[in-house]
Amino acid sequence: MATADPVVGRAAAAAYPEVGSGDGGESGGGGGEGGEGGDGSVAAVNLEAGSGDGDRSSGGEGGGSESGGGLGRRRYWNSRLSTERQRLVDHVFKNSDVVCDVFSGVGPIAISAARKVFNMDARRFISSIYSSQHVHPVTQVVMNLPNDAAEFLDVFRGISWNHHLAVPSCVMPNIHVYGFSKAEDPEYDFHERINLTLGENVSDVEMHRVRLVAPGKWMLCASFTLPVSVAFAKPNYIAC
Ligand SMILES: C[S@@+](CC[C@H](N)C(=O)[O-])C[C@H]1O[C@@H](n2cnc3c(N)ncnc32)[C@H](O)[C@@H]1O
Repeated sequence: MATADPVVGRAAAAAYPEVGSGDGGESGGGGGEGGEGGDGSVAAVNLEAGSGDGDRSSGGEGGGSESGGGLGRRRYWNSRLSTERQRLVDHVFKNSDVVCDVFSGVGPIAISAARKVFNMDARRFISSIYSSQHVHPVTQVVMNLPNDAAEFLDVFRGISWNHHLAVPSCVMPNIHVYGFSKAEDPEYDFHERINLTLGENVSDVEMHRVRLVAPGKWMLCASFTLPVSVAFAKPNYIAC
C-alpha cells in the first residue's frame, strides 16, 4: 500500500508505479479500518484527504458503493472488480509508466500503483496534466466509469494542440476505457462509441470482456493508443 503522500482523490489520480504495486488494496490494508458490508463484498480504508470540492456519487457499474460525505471518511468499493484492477496493475502497467486514473473513486487502482495522487474533476485533470507533460508524460490512462467514460474521450481531441512543435517526440498514452454493451456484438458496439466520440476510426483497439454484469450485458475494457491525429487535432472545446 502506498504510504508516502497518502493522498487520494475520488475524482482523478495520477500514479507513479515505480514505487511498487502494493497489495491490491481490496482488504482494507495500509489505511487501516478494513471492513465488510453485509454481503462481504466491500472493504473500506480511511484515507487522508487531498484537495477537491464537492462529493460525487458512485459510478454506474453495479454492486459497488461509496458511503459517507467527504474524503477521510469510510469509503467503499466494488471488490468484484479486483481481478480487473490486478490485471492492469500487474500485467499492463510497467514500472516506467505514469498512470492517469481519471475516474479513480477512492483510488483502488491508483493506490495499488501509486505514490502520488491528485483529486480533480476528470476533464480538468486530463487538461491540466497534459499542459504540464514536459516533465512526466502520461503513458497510461484508466477511465473506469462504464456508463459514461466513452463520452469523456472527446477531452483528448486536441489535447496536445499547444505542443504541435513536439509532434515527432511526443509519447501517446495507452487509454483503457470501460463501458457496458447489451449489443449482439458488444466489442463492435463499444468500438463504434469510441470512434464517434474521438471523431476518428481508431485502429488496433484491444477489447477485453471484464464480466457479464446482467444477462446479455457486458462490461468491456477497450485499450488503444491515443492516435496522434486525435491528440493534435484542432480542439473543439476550450480547456479550463
Ligand atoms: C465506477 S467508479 C470506479 C472507481 C475505481 N476506479 C475502481 O476501479 O473501483 C467511477 C468513479 O468515478 C467518479 N466520477 C464520476 N464522474 C466523475 C467526474 N466527472 N470526474 C471524476 N470522477 C468522476 C465516481 O464518483 C466514481 O467514484
